[in-house]
Amino acid sequence: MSVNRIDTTFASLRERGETAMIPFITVGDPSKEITLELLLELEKAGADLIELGIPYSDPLADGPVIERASGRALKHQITVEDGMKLAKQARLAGAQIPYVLFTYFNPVLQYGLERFFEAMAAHEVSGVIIPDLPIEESDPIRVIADRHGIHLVPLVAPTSKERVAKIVEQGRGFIYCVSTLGVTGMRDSFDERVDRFLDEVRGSTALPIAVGFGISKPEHVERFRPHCDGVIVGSAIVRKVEECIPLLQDPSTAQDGVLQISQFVRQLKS
Ligand SMILES: O=P(O)(O)OC[C@@H](O)[C@@H](O)c1c[nH]c2ccccc12
Repeated sequence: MSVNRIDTTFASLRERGETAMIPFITVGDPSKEITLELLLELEKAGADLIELGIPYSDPLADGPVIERASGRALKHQITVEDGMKLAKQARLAGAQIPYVLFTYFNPVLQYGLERFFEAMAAHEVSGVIIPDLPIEESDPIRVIADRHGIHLVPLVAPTSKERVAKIVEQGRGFIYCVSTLGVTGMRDSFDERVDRFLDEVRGSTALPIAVGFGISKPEHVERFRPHCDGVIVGSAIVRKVEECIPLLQDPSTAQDGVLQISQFVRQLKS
């Protein structure tokens, strides 16, 4: 089986002493065409890995910004398969960075477990994050994912406590550390308890760790850099997309909109 792009990406970042910039975008927000453009432009702007969020009508932890994006995307009835197809299209257009699909468990189950991971491999999507899949129930899914060379990336939160060791031990690709409790979205500040949590997780695994939830500015990235191998930025980017919708919806200005969003990612990366 070929090597997974997530592993090679983090390995070369580590060699260069860089922190991974991981944008999250909602597939189909505001259209599939724009998602494809964003995949290509965010990579040029310095994204090291992209999380492709599949819109879902009944999400657990999504804050208002991501919820509105899901609402816009669901008008196009976006499915897990659409996410994979866009990833493949970007790949055929020259994209090199890994993609991680972000989806709740039900759409995966509906699609069929074996069929899902087979399709993920065929579309060259490197990993999946399933926030409502508890570690205690994840073994059978991980067995299938492993067989297809797909990483099932786990989430850990400051409340995971004694479960952290078990979660980390079963981790693949990287560990997604949730910075603070509550829903996704922009936060102004973080207290140093987050750092202790990150250092603990980092000390317990050889896998890279990435931190997400509330990161929205270059200062935040700078702040977390010593404590992690990657930062995930969702709501702040999705909000930029939202602000740019008037531009994105007019074919004569769509490219300007895409560039504004990628410019924001460039600032976060540098
Ligand atoms: O939006 P934020 O605060 O930048 O956080 C990333 C987050 O949006 C993304 O990873 C995500 C979207 N929906 C989720 C549900 C659970 C955990 C994580 C997520």
